[in-house]
Amino acid sequence: MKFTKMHGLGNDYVYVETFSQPAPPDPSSLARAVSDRHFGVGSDGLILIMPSSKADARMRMFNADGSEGEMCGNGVRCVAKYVHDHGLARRPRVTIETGRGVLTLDLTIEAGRTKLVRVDMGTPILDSKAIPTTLPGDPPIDVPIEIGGKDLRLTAVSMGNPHAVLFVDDVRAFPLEALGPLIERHPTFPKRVNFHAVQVISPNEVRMRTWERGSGVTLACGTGACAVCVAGVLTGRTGPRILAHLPGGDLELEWPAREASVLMTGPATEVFSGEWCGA
Ligand SMILES: N[C@H](CCC[C@H](N)C(=O)O)C(=O)O
Repeated sequence: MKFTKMHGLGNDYVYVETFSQPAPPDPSSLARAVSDRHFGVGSDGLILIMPSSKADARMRMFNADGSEGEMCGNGVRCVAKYVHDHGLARRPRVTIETGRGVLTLDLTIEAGRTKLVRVDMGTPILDSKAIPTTLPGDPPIDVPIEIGGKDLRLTAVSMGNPHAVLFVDDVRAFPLEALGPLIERHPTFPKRVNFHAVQVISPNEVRMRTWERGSGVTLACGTGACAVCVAGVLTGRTGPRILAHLPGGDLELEWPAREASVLMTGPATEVFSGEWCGA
């Protein structure tokens, strides 16, 4: 099975294209095997690039623990880059089918290679039942909750996958490794949750760190940065356009109006390709 290693801001996945080879029979256990940084390739998960009847390609993403996520913002930029750069659709605008529907992506191409991708991520889902969470409010905004002995105020948003956002004074000092797993698996989030601690630098700039559902600490989370943009507007902490600093680099986000799509712009990088021998 041939694979390609790609990342968006260090959020890295093993990408397997199933246009020219059969789809893996058990992607969930394959995700666990390839993700292992000592016994596998090493990644935050596995992403399949598959034929689609409605778009240039279809994306399926699996976390490092084998669970399937509905959406992946850094992943969908890399899928668009792959689809273009590997000749599956040689156009500067491509469409990808995801768990959040068919998304449109605009590519900035230099010397035949995709460098930057702007994604229409669709409208955020603000209905608590659909997020899903039992926190009150549609959406829940700054809702007080005690987790791990800490009083937190969580804002919840779905970008197709669930996110909880906590605004803090000092994001570097936040105990992400200790609280992340407790928040991810708190019963108020029946499908678990991706969690982000965020420090507002100014109304158009934030610094954030992520604990991902199914993968733990990652260097960046695209859907998470979109959720942070939405949470910043909903809580009045930031304006409709922000620059988000993530551990792996920067993303630009825009949420122009409540009924509008979130727009995300960031890089996509191919690192190497190889062959998995099924170990
Ligand atoms: N890193 C991804 C999100 C993966 C989300 C996944 N951990 C989930 O279970 O929802 C991103 O760039 O959007």
